[in-house]
Amino acid sequence: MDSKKIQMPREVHIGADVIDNTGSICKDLRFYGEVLVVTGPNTLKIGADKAIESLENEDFEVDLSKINDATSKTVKKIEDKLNNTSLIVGVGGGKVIDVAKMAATNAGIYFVSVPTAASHDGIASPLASIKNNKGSVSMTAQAPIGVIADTNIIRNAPFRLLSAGCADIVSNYTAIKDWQLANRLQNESYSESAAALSLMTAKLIMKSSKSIKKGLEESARLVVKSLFSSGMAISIAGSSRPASGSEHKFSHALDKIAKKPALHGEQCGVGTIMMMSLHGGDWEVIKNALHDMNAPTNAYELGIDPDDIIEALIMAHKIRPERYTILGDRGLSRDAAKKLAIKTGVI
Ligand SMILES: NC(=O)C1=CN([C@@H]2O[C@H](COP(=O)(O)OP(=O)(O)OC[C@H]3O[C@@H](n4cnc5c(N)ncnc54)[C@H](O)[C@@H]3O)[C@@H](O)[C@H]2O)C=CC1
Ligand SMILES: O=C(CO)COP(=O)(O)O
Ligand SMILES: [Zn+2]
Repeated sequence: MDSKKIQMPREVHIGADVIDNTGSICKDLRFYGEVLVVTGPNTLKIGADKAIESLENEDFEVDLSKINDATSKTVKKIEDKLNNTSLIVGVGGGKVIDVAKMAATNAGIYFVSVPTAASHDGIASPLASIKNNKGSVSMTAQAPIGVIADTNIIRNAPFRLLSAGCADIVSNYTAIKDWQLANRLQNESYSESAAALSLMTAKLIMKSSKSIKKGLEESARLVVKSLFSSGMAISIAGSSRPASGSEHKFSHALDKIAKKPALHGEQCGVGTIMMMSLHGGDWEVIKNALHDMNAPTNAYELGIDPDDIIEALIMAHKIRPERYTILGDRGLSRDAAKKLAIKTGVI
């Protein structure tokens, strides 16, 4: 059996106001000297300012970069800023975390993940979804050496972000079904442990769908821990297989087609409803749980044109074609796509 590398963060700090300990946490991780903080325009005041103050209080020399997208060009811009930098700290949503993660990986230095929203399961994963001319599926990167998840910041983020994170975890159901199908039909290697962790995480969120509420510390904590576990399943599998199947292909296709895509997790949630139906599973359970979490369940709630839903369903199998899913090699015909979207109430 060939050897396998499973990369996990060394420290994970979850709690109210932990962002104020960013400096001491980085010091305890044996870092010193120059640190680059990467954030977005919205998250500078929400979290990066506090992280910078904490780092400076521990005598770190801090530089700051604000980014607006997660393209390979932006990653390169961050890399070009690094000289004696020993550490990158990413403070923001999924795009910020991915750019900081990828830039640190390319530069061969460490990265600390400081999510300001529980909106995706890339918080602790060893992957980064960087947009290039081929699209924006995840690429291998380095898992963060540390994660600092401030539940005060996360619980006060727009609830839409928290429910998007829940939907991204619910998508594990069809991701695992696709993985099992690929294992049966193509003998693709399959990790029982990664799949069990991924499914356990999704079941936990489904079970709590009615109790996850805006502003609640315990809701923020539950979703952060679930996103972390989903990222660990990705680490154990060595790919996003446990968390990304046909429903993610649909979401990535929507990112290419829609004039104004919805949040990643929201699109994946709606994709899960339809792909669960294709798998012959109980798609209504998925739909009702997403509804309970205030996550979108149809095109209207996504703010996406119904025609774009159909086009994305028809295109989906072409996204990462080497990853076999229920969509098969030929994907859905236009009629089948329409029938599926109408049957599940997505259009
Ligand atoms: N690397 C990985 O394993 C994974 C990566 N992803 C990637 O993550 C991205 C999706 O992440 P999202 O966070 O949904 O999108 P995003 O990074 O675009 O953030 C969404 C919006 O929320 C704002 N925001 C963040 N925290 C906030 C707060 N506390 N208060 C107010 N606004 C706040 C951001 O400024 C942004 O405007 C996609 O690019 C997706 O491909 C998703 C899953 C896994
Ligand atoms: O979004 C992800 C897991 O939730 C990563 O998936 P991709 O590998 O399809 O980008
Ligand atoms: Zn995802």
